[in-house]
Amino acid sequence: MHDSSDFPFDETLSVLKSQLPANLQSPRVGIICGSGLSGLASSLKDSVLISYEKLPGFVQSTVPGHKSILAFGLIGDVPVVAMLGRFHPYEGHKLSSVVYPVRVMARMGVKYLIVTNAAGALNPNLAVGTIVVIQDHIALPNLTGMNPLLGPQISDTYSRFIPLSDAYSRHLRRLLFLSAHNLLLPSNALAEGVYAWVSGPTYETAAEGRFLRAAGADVVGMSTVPEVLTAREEGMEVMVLSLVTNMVVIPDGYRSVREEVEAELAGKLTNPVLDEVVSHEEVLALGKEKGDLMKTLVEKTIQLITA
Ligand SMILES: O=P(O)(O)O[C@@H]1C[C@H](O)[C@@H](CO)O1
Ligand code: HPA
Repeated sequence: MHDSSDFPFDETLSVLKSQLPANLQSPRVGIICGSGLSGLASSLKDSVLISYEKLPGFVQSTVPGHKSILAFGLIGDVPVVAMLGRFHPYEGHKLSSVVYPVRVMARMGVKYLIVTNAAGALNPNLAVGTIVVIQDHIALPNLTGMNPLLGPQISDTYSRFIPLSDAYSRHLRRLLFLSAHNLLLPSNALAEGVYAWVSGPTYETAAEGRFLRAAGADVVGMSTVPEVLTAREEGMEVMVLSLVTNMVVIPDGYRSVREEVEAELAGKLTNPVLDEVVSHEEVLALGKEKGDLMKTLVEKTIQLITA
């Protein structure tokens, strides 16, 4: 649970003010780059990069594929701020630290937050490489008491109870699909779905994958929901894009090891079991492959927001 010392807003904002030119001091759009997706901010115009080390209240990202840099710049004429590297609770960071950058963005004037992540597909109809536009989430950690909004409210202007039925902005999702149409993307490049948040750092067992699928989730990942809840408390409109980097292995049943051994002892041949395992390297490789597409979509959508 947080207390006010977790949020040194005045100090952070004063460092940012001292480093940024006037045209970048009030970004309208915030972007959070998921694993391997920091290239999203590679074509910002007039960019200014500030290392998290210099920012009071910011921790460091320790995960490969996440830098620890806040990037400011223009997309078209729109001033944006992008987190090149996010924080996850599994790194040992407090939830208040995980969401602190979102609170700073809000205090700089950000109205729209675009959150990206790498995720495993639970829905067998989703192919690796698909970008899933998130329409809802299932957050087992929230339901069991791991929620970044637990604790004293940090502003009198916030509602104590935040509805989440409208957490994922229909307006932004419409702009995203319009951008995809304008870019002539094939319809299977994008899908819509539900994100399941798990704490990680372990990937799911097959049984956990089946459980989350049965509960209605299409993809699963280890981030994003804390930032979304905070952005909603701060009054931002939010869109989330998940890049499917791997299929979560959820076979319907297990092949019995006992039967396999008994068959072998009886001299019968059995087919070898092919154990598929996911790795973070695979996740990062997909980010590299699809990062440009994600970047183009995000850029086009941002230009439509303020058109
Ligand atoms: O920060 P994101 O959600 O993009 O990173 C995903 C989830 C884990 O941090 C990591 C697992 O490979 O990638
Ligand atoms: N599970 C959880 N998080 C992930 C996965 C996954 O399969 N892939 C990328 N992030």
